[in-house]
Amino acid sequence: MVGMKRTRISVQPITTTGPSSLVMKDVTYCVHRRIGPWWKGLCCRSKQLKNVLKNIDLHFGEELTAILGSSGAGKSSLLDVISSRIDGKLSGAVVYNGQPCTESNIQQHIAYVIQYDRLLPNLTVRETLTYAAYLRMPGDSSKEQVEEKVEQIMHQMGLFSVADSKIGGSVIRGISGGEKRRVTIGVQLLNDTKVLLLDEPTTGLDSCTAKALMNRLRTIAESGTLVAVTVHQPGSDLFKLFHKVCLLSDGLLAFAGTPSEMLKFYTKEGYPCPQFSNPLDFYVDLVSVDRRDKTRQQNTEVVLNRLVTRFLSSPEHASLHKTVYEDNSHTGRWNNTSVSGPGPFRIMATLLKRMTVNMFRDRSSYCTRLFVLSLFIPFICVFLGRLRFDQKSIQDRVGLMYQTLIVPAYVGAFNTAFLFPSLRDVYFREHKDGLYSPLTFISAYMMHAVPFHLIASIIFSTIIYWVTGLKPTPDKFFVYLFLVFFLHVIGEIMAVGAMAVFKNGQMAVNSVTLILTASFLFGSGLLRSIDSMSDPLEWLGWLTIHKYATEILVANEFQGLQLICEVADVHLILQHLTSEYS
Ligand SMILES: Nc1ncnc2c1ncn2[C@@H]1O[C@H](COP(=O)(O)OP(=O)(O)OP(=O)(O)O)[C@@H](O)[C@H]1O
Repeated sequence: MVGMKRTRISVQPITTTGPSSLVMKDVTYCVHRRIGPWWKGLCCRSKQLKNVLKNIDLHFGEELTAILGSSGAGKSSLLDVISSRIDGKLSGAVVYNGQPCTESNIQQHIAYVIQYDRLLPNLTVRETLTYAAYLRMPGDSSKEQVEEKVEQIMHQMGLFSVADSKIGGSVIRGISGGEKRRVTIGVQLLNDTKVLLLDEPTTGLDSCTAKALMNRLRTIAESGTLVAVTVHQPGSDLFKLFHKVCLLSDGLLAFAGTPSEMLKFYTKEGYPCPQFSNPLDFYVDLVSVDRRDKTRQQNTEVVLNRLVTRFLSSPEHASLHKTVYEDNSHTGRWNNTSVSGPGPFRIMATLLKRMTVNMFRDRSSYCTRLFVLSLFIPFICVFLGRLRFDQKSIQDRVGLMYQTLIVPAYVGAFNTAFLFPSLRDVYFREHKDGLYSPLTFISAYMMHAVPFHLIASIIFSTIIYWVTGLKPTPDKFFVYLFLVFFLHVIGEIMAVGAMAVFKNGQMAVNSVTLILTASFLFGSGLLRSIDSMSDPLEWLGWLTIHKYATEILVANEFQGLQLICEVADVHLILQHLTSEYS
């Protein structure tokens, strides 16, 4: 299960008898952590093994289960293990309806709502759900079926009043935080999930909105779905909403059962919840390890270990153990009917349409794509004016080539830094859900951007070429236009690649700027003669795009160019040569 590459092509439904259940049997999850300052590098930093989850037995039924614990207790890791999004070592088993969890049944039955809402800011709620439905529902779903499903989800999540409002983001004002959370959950419910995992769904919500959201989740659970939520700081009014609670601390299971069983258990152990205290908060605090100093850590660890041992010998644990290891109520088997996910054409068309609509909704986005390159036109034209045909105009022509080789590529990269991150965030979520591959995403992204590159390149090339007066033949103009377009696209592709490597957009743009500058310096030969460079730099030049782009540009303009050299110019050249070689 570790480090699996997941792309949904087709899934097999499971046939079961009785209500669904998911059990974790003796699950231990370890990760390696690098200790020490980052500058020591990967090889010199010591590796530390951390047991994130330790021998966890748990049972989830068709109910609302809260996974509670302080920060670092292992709550998110527990959901990661269930949904197979782990990068450490796992032992034990996760079993769904009597069958071990595999890639296909995880994707078919388990939906994971991550902590952050990664939605496209310019789409409406209805559009967000519709595009998600096309990516998630079976490939043969008709338009009517998709629309019906979207209506059903909006009804279920109470989103009708904002159906045609924009999602919004940091710049555009959109729907509220609670509504965004509901859209994110709605997206995950589109493929009739049987297991819904939510990581901190109430983070950032006020207590009233958090309670309303939990109420909805409880209703979903009661309609036959396993719902597990991690909660960091549960409000007291949530206590009655949870069917079950699991208390985690330091990777250990400190309690699992109903909320009233939890009160009873800890009261019996000598920790009754004080009057007017929130029991969930109180018990999360009780089992937390306080790491502020060594003494506090030791004292709190003693309390935790004692309570864990007591829980292991309690009737509550005996009942849990029985459910986990003796639950034979399911005879789930994979049947032979396979439900196909959407085909590659449908996925590509949906991604392309979604990106294009998202861009057209935001004037600054498409203006950036269309006109930023054009902003350089007046500078270049005013600076160079009309090119002459004398000796000195060679330098002007070289200057224009410099601008042509540098500007489109840089603008392509900067556009990406501005427009790509929100799309990338959505991609990260959907790729983890196994909806499509990186190649599909990048192809759709480039396909939606290329027409804009072409228009921007045509505007730039046409004005620059004919105003400055480069060689006035159509074939030469088209070569120039092609180069501008090519470099503009290359800048964007490089920035997309850098953003795949560096999560930080600034870092990505900096690295592309550096690479493009190096490519121009070593490859073009416009700022330093290639013959005067050392061999390694010259070889490096062969690897750059700018070497070939410059050669094409130089040949395009200078081949057969007639310049009129005045006598004074010839004198100057002779003078220069005489002083150089005397
Ligand atoms: N892949 C990983 N690499 C390194 N450490 C990890 C990894 N996954 C989890 N951990 C560590 O395991 C511990 C539990 O992490 P986890 O995210 O599950 O905690 P949490 O209870 O969800 O905390 P929070 O409420 O703050 O999100 C943390 O100390 C975390 O640093």
